Amino acid sequence: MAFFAHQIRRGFSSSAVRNVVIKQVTIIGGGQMGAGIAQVAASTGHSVNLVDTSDDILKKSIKTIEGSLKRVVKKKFADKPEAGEEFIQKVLKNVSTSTDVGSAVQGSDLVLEAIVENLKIKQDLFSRLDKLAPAHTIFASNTSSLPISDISSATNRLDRFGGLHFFNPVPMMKLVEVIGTSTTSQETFDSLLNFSKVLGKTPVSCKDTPGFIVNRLFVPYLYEAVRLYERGHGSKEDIDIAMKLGVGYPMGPFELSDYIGLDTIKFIMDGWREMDPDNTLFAPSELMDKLVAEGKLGKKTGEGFYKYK
Ligand SMILES: CCCCCCCCCCCCC[C@H](O)CC(=O)SCCNC(=O)CCNC(=O)[C@H](O)C(C)(C)COP(=O)(O)OP(=O)(O)OC[C@H]1O[C@@H](n2cnc3c(N)ncnc32)[C@H](O)[C@@H]1OP(=O)(O)O
Ligand SMILES: NC(=O)c1ccc[n+]([C@@H]2O[C@H](COP(=O)([O-])OP(=O)(O)OC[C@H]3O[C@@H](n4cnc5c(N)ncnc54)[C@H](O)[C@@H]3O)[C@@H](O)[C@H]2O)c1
Repeated sequence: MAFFAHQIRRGFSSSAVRNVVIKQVTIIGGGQMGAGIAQVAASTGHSVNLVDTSDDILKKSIKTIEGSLKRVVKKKFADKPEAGEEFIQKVLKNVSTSTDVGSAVQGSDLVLEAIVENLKIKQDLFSRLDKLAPAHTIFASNTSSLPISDISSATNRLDRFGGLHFFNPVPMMKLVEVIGTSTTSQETFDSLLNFSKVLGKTPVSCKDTPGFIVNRLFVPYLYEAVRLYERGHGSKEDIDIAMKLGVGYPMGPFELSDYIGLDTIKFIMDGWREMDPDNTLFAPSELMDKLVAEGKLGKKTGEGFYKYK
């Protein structure tokens, strides 16, 4: 009986009876996260299709992957530079790029979305993909803040839809949050857990609740840092130093916000405020709005809270 209840909870359906072993992956969005996930998936022997809106963006994604792989092999193949170069070429061969989602998803066991943090845009994408992808294909979103069930509701494969939340920078960060909704089948959930392990990551199981585990705890901290600065209670430099030296965090909150991308942070804040308008924690920050309006999105555009190069 307990087993049966479990299957009902996970929305067990006849179309999802088998466990999908994920070999071929399509990643939609070749930005910071998509490129990082593509790198790790290709490095662990998966065949990866990376999709974005233009060839220029995709060229940049491949350059990012190449640069990051060079950093990896410098360590991993310190005494064998030739083997390191061979590894890079082998990994790059596992990645193909496309601007056409329809052809990219053919043959894919997993479609993982890492595009802009906007519910409507994600829903539109998945609704289109649902008609194009093979029946067995699992869909997953790397969203930082949106409910997975709101995204999956745009499709007819609720049992084959979950969340895979990676951390930035993906090649370095060991955690993946695996999110199951009330309709994610146990088979899908297990396939996603297993995939995370094959990537060399440590997965944790999460409910589809706001912020999952990490961001539920992390967002209030980042918010409070910006407010402290806006009140003039500390310079951003001092706040960053304090959190690095006082608590041992590798980056202070302003360095980290620039690293994540201020547009992504603003998308998250705006979305949470819409869901919970009276919560003062989600009140807008003038400074953040100004920086984003000026295109100062952080490290990726050369300026955010700080200037880069
Ligand atoms: C008003 C309110 C405003 C605020 C609102 C807040 C809203 C909340 C927003 C939430 C955002 C969503 C977040 C998201 O969902 C979840 C996240 O991803 S959170 C981010 C998590 N990441 C971190 O916390 C990163 C912390 N930093 C680090 O761990 C390290 O600094 C670093 C990035 C690993 C870099 O290390 P450093 O020592 O600082 O610098 P080095 O450059 O020397 O690197 C060390 C070592 O790592 C190798 N390396 C670094 N990056 C890469 C890479 N991309 N690829 C390959 N290798 C890399 C580098 O080569 C070094 O190797 P070594 O030389 O030591 O051998
Ligand atoms: N930045 C972080 O630290 C971080 C960490 C974990 C999760 N996330 C989440 O990952 C997702 C991506 O974030 P990012 O930082 O990589 O963003 P990013 O801005 O670096 O990249 C997004 C990419 O998606 C592309 N894109 C947008 N719409 C598209 C579409 N319809 N089809 C194909 N490509 C499209 C853009 O051209 C861009 O290259 C977001 O949901 C974000 O919340 C971000």
